[in-house]
Amino acid sequence: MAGNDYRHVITVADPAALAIAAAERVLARIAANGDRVAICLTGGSSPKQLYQLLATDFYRSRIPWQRVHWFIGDERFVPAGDPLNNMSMARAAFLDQCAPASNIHPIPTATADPADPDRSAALYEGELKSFYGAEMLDHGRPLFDLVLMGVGPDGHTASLFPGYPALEETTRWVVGVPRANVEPFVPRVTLTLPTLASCREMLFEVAGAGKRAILTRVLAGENLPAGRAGSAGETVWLVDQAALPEDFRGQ
Ligand SMILES: O=C1O[C@H](COP(=O)(O)O)[C@@H](O)[C@H](O)[C@H]1O
Repeated sequence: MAGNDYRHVITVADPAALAIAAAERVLARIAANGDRVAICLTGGSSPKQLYQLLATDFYRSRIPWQRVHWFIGDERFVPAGDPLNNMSMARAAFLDQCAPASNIHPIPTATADPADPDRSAALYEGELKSFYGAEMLDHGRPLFDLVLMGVGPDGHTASLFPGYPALEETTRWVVGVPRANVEPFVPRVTLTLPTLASCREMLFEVAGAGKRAILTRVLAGENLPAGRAGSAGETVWLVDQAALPEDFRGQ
């Protein structure tokens, strides 16, 4: 298949177990880097349980919040605070209770021209480059320790939609995306495949029977954005029983 490795599909019982497994991987990635840690979050419904878990005393007390920085892999082009805003969901679920404000790195959507996701993309690219300390990504020194990802019903991941030019971008780190053709039908800003790949681990979370059809296609190697996304390091698919394709049952 294009970007991912079948052998890294990890099966768990249900969404609760998936959130615990993901939280343990977050902790492991933080522990593996004794210095400044960069985690790229995802939006949508899939990571919400994980985010809420990270705010519980059990996990909250195990995270060295001062040295962990939180980014977002894509944003719906709506103002901060809008229920559709990805980073606002993560903030409400755990970041605002746990992380120093200066360690939270949202994609700015309230720019001078609110109808211009390209401007937001350029600003966020500048912020990523400043955090990374270089204009060029170096494979030996990943931008992120961990990138969280989800899969949409059409096989999109982050805001990389099938057939959209953003999917083919190889130079820019972040790009604006015109109105999405799946819900919510708003423009987006997204990190590009090479930027997302610059990580020690990319972790997909996929749960529920509603995801089984698209996951079957992605893991069968169909040319879909989620199948093209992968880490320069490790790529892991955390999948619950309901979402697990037939071919993977009993393995
Ligand atoms: O719109 C988006 O959708 C994908 C998948 O979301 P989910 O609700 O099916 O988990 C998400 O990964 C992305 O961040 C978001 O902007």
